Amino acid sequence: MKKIAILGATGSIGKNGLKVIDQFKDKFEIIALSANKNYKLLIEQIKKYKPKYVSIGTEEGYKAIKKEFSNIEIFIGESGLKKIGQIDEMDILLTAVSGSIGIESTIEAIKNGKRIALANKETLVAAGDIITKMDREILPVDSEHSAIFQSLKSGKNKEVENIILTASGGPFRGYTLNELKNISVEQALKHPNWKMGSKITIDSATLVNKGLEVIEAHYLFNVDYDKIKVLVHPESIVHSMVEFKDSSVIAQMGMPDMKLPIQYAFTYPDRMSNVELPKLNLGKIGKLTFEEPNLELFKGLKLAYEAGKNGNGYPIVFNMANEELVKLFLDRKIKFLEIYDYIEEVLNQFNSEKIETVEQIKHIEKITKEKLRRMINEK
Ligand SMILES: NC(=O)C1=CN([C@@H]2O[C@H](COP(=O)(O)OP(=O)(O)OC[C@H]3O[C@@H](n4cnc5c(N)ncnc54)[C@H](OP(=O)(O)O)[C@@H]3O)[C@@H](O)[C@H]2O)C=CC1
Ligand SMILES: CC(=O)[C@@H](O)[C@H](O)COP(=O)(O)O
Ligand SMILES: [Mn+2]
Repeated sequence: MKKIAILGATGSIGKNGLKVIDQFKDKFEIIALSANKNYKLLIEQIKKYKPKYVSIGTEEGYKAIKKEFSNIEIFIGESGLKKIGQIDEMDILLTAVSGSIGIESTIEAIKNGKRIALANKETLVAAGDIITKMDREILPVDSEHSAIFQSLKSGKNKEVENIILTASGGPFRGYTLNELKNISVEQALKHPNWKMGSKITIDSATLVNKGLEVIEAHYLFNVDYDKIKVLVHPESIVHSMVEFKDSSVIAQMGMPDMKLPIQYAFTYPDRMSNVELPKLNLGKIGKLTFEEPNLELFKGLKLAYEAGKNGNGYPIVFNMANEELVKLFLDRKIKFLEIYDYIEEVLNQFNSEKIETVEQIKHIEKITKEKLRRMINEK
C-alpha cells in the first residue's frame, strides 16, 4: 500500500486525486489531507478516507474538525501545510493547492525523499532555482507536462529538438483587442474544455497559464526556452509533443480528464486500467486543429517567456503579480487586460537577484504585492 498525502484535497485536482484512489483501494491509502476554507467538505473526506493527519486554513475549520475527530493530528495555516510535507509515513505528495503557498511543503517532502505528484505549477515556477538543485522525484500532473514526460521516453534528452506545449487558446481565442477590453469574470470562467479551479481558469483565458507552463517545462525537463514552443490546439486532445533531432514528433493524446495524469503520477512506472477514464475515439472526434498563438494580443505568454529567460527572481515576480491580479480581477477590481499591464509594470521595476533561499522568494513575493498595491492605488 502506498500512502498518499493531498495538499488541496477540496479543490478540482484534489477531488480528482481522491477519485483515482477510489479505484485502487488495494494499492493506495490516504495518510493526510489539507484544505483552506472548505472545512465542511474536508470533514466529509476525513470520514471517508480516515487520514492520520489533516491541515486546515482557518481557525473556524480547525475548531469544527477538532470537535468531530479526536484521533487525528490537526495542523493549521501555512505552517500546517509545511508539516504535511514533513510526514514520514507518506510515500507520495500530490501538490494540488493553488499558488506558490505550496513551496515549503513541497520542498520539505523532496528533502525527505518523497515522490511529488506535482500539479501546483506556481511552486515550481517560483522555486525552480532551488528545487532543481535538490535530489528529487517529481512526476508531473499538469496535463502538458505529463504528456511531455511520457513522450520523452521515446528518445534521449540530448536528442530533443523542441518541446511543443499545446494550449486550448482559452475562451477568447480569436478575439480582437477591442473584444478583450470588457471581458466579464463570468466569460473568463468558461473554459472550453477543462473544469478547473477559478485561478487556473482565468490563467487559461489570459494564456498566463501557458506562460507558467513554459517556465514549469524549463525547470522540469532542463530544456532551454528557445526550444520550448507553444501551439494552440483548441480540442485539447493532443496534450503536448516532443520533437526529436531526426524530425520525429511524439505526442501523447487522451480525452481531457485530469484523472489520467494524476493516476500516472501515482502508478509510474506502471500503467493501470481504470474504468473511470474515458476512452479516446478519434473517429468520433474527427478533426484535430492547430494554430500559432497570438503573443501580441495575449501578452501573458510573451511576458512569461521574458521572465523565464531572465530568471534570477523574475519568474517569482511574474507568478506573484499574476496571483494577486487574478484575485483582483475575480473581485471585479481590475479589468481583464490590466492583468497584463500590471504584470509588465512590476516586472520592469524588478532588479534581478540570484535565488538561493525560500526566504528570498518570500521577500520578493512580499515586495511584489506591496508594489502592486501602490500602483493600483495610485491609478
Ligand atoms: N484543475 C486542473 O485541472 C489543473 C490544475 N493545475 C494546478 O493545480 C493546482 C490546483 O488547481 P485546482 O485544483 O484547479 O485549484 P482549486 O482552486 O480547485 O483548489 C485549490 C485547493 O487549494 C486549497 N487552497 C487554496 N488556497 C490555499 C491556501 N492559501 N492555503 C491552503 N490551501 C489552499 C483550496 O482549499 P479550499 O477549497 O478548502 O479553500 C483547494 O483545496 C494549481 O496550481 C493549478 O495551476 C494544473 C493542471 C490542471
Ligand atoms: C488541464 C491542464 O493541464 C490545464 O493546465 C489546461 O492545460 C488548461 O488549458 P489551457 O491550455 O487553456 O491553458
Ligand atoms: Mn496544463
